[in-house]
Amino acid sequence: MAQRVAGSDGGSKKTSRVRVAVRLRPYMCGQDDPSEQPCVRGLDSQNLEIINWRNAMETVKYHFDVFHGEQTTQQEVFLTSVKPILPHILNGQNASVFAYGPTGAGKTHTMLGTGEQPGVIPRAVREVFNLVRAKDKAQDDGWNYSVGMSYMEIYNEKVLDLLSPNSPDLPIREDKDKNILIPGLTHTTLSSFSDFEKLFVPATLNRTTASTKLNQRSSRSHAILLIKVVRTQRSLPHRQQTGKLYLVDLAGSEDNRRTGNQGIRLKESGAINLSLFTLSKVVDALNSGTAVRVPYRDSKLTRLLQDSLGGSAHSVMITNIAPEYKYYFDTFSALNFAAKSKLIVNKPFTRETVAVPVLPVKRSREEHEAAGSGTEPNKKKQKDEKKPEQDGSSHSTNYNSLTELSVMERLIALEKRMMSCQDRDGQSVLQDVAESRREIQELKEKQMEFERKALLLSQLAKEKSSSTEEPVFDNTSAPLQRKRPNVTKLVKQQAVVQPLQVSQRQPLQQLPVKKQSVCVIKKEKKLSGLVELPDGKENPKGVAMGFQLDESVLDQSKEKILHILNTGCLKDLKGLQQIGDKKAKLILGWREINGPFIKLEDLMNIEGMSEKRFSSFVKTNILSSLGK
Ligand SMILES: Nc1ncnc2c1ncn2[C@@H]1O[C@H](COP(=O)(O)OP(=O)(O)OP(=O)(O)O)[C@@H](O)[C@H]1O
Repeated sequence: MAQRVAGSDGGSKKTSRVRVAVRLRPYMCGQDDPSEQPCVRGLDSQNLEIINWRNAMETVKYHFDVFHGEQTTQQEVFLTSVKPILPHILNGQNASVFAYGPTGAGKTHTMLGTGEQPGVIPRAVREVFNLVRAKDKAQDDGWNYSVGMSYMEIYNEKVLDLLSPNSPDLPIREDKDKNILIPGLTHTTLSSFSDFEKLFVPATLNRTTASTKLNQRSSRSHAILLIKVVRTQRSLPHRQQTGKLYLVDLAGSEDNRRTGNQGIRLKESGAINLSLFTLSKVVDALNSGTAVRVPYRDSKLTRLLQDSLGGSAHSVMITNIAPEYKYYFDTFSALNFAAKSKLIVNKPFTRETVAVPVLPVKRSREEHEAAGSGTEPNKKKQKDEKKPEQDGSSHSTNYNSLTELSVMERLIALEKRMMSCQDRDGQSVLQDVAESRREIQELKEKQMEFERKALLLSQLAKEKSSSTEEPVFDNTSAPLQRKRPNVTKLVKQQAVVQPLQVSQRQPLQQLPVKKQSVCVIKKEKKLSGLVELPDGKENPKGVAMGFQLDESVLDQSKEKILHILNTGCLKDLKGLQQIGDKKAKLILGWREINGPFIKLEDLMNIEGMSEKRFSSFVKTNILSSLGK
């Protein structure tokens, strides 16, 4: 039976760094405005830069093992990034090549290619046969070689055999030598490249694909081709060595705001993003060289690749990116992932000011400053430059109308517009933002009108109330806008009263307004929804009269929290109750990998956010938002 033996490196446990290549695909015909400049460009064979979204006057530079520009051919990608690792599998070592990147950025093109432009997979398999033939011809080699293949996909965290389409979810096991095995997976011996083609082409059609907004034939699974080379010594003691090559076409990292995914697509997307997140953690751990535990077991993908990622394996990650602006945020996060996945020579986020000839979206000075990324001299320069804009053009009118909004609002609006208007130019982006701003303004006006009415009603109620009853606090000056200290004081004064319950004597109880705020209920009961006692029990003291929050108020508060979770920067997140620096960073990381939180409960996916903590988080933040 084949057994893994120490290689020339002594089978050491030392981790090998994953080589990271980045491939930029060309502009796709018919996409976007052909006059649009790319948001990313190569500088040389290892360096590239992308416009900094926080400050379009700057770029962020990255350094990788290899950068393949738009003109790079399939053959060049293969020769530079893949061919050098193939001889290792004839020596009983493992290797893996995987294509990573956003949906539609060219992973399948890189790995599979087309009839005219074959990709990494057919080229690598052909090369393996060439290497074996060369060894067979060599007189002094002393080994016999055999080549075999398996082909599978990981779909929704299930391992499915693409050579035997009706097979069930297959288990992943590990033998005593730490080799990863998949019992039940079809393994077929190949005697030539044409044998491979006959099996591979129809099996590829079994792969799960579907149309998303970004790619008509989007891969919904990770496709994994395993090529095994077993070599057996001709003479005694007939040693046998097995080298494995995994060629992986990963499903696209997805931002569901942009793919338009819903229902089953959304579920698939969750599984895809989870496994890619785990892959990023594994690659990080391997490259750091210091991680105590590499989290292979956290997803099927990494578990399967365990013996071919790290250890003595040779791994190459080809990160595919797209040049169009509509892919900007996906590209940015794919590059950050890729940069994390290797030792960075330059600082990954070093910002350098360069002249960017075409700036698709101009930003105001306030934005530059608020983003905190501009250098002082830049800030001053931008301040000076801004003046003419204020005087006139339609661009600047729209643009300056943004300045009343908070920085976050503006960034969110811009980001949303950049993402949603795939085929539109900068001017319409600005018009959209101005429209959003108008909408917000209208809402604010409605809110103010409502508050005026509430004030009036509150005054009437006060006049009516008996002279013996003193209100708990004066509600007349600023109804519904009480400052937080008042709320804190109130809660402190009434230690037995549960959060969100206030005294029945509060004048607000007489407001006949249901939707806006709180309404009195003349029943003792637990607050609805998430607002329950910290230990999950009913009110122990039996407070005579409680307040129950109107559902809509709760929903609004939750929406508000969700909005911050999905769009807030580090500072905004830290502004939430019970979110410190570490949690805020975890949230940002989660969001980057998985896209937005669909519901508040998704927060429990963050490390350290237990159910109890989550419940407490929601309660305090609802309280806090009501206090505001
Ligand atoms: N280097 C390239 N040269 C020419 N066309 C390319 C290149 N890269 C990608 N394309 C084309 O771009 C489109 C999307 O590419 P592809 O399907 O490979 O993306 P993907 O990253 O695999 O997407 P998904 O994750 O959704 O499966 C395809 O039509 C493909 O032919």
